[in-house]
Formats: sequence, C-alpha cells, structure tokens
Amino acid sequence: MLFHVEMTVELPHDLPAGVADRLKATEKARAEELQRNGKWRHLWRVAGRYANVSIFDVRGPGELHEILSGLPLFPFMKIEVKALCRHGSAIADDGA
Ligand SMILES: O=C(O)C[C@H]1C=CC(=O)O1
Repeated sequence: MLFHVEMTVELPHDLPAGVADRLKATEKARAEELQRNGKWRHLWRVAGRYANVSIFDVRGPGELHEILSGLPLFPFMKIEVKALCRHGSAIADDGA
C-alpha cells in the first residue's frame, strides 16, 4: 500500500546542538536504509520549511506506524498520513 506522509520537524529551541546533530545523523541513516529497501519510495523537502513530503510503500497502516514511530526524530515531528490508491486515469504502473 502507498501512503502520502507529511512530516514537520519541530525541535525544541533549548535542545543542545550536539543532541540535535546526533538525532539528525541517525535519522538520515535510517531514512537512507528505508529508501534502499524500498519502503520509503520518495522523499521531498517542502521548500522553505523543515518538513518533507514522502511516499511510503508498506504492507499497511500497521507497518507504516511501526516505521514512523521508530524514526529518531519521531518525538519531534507532526505527521499527517493519507492512504493512496490508484487513480483510474493514471498511466503509470507504479505499484499503487
Ligand atoms: O529532514 C526531514 O525532513 C526529517 C527527516 C526525514 C528524513 C531525514 O533525514 O530527516
């Protein structure tokens, strides 16, 4: 199943820079791993915001929740999820 996910990161202003840097580095490593294994299909920066729009390809909402709640930055994210299904006029066969 494909899901559209928008993640907005809100790090506390008093979070020490070293802690924030470590969180971002572990988040990056996990995001790259999930992209390599095909679960995180697209990752786009929302211009001008510390936010991304992503497409996940997972078995269902349970797996998506497991992945999202395991992200290192999860405690500092606002997340909106939309389930996607194939559009009747779409010509691309991209697994939806
Ligand atoms: O930067 C972000 O949008 C938050 C998060 C998503 C991937 C990553 O490396 O960090």
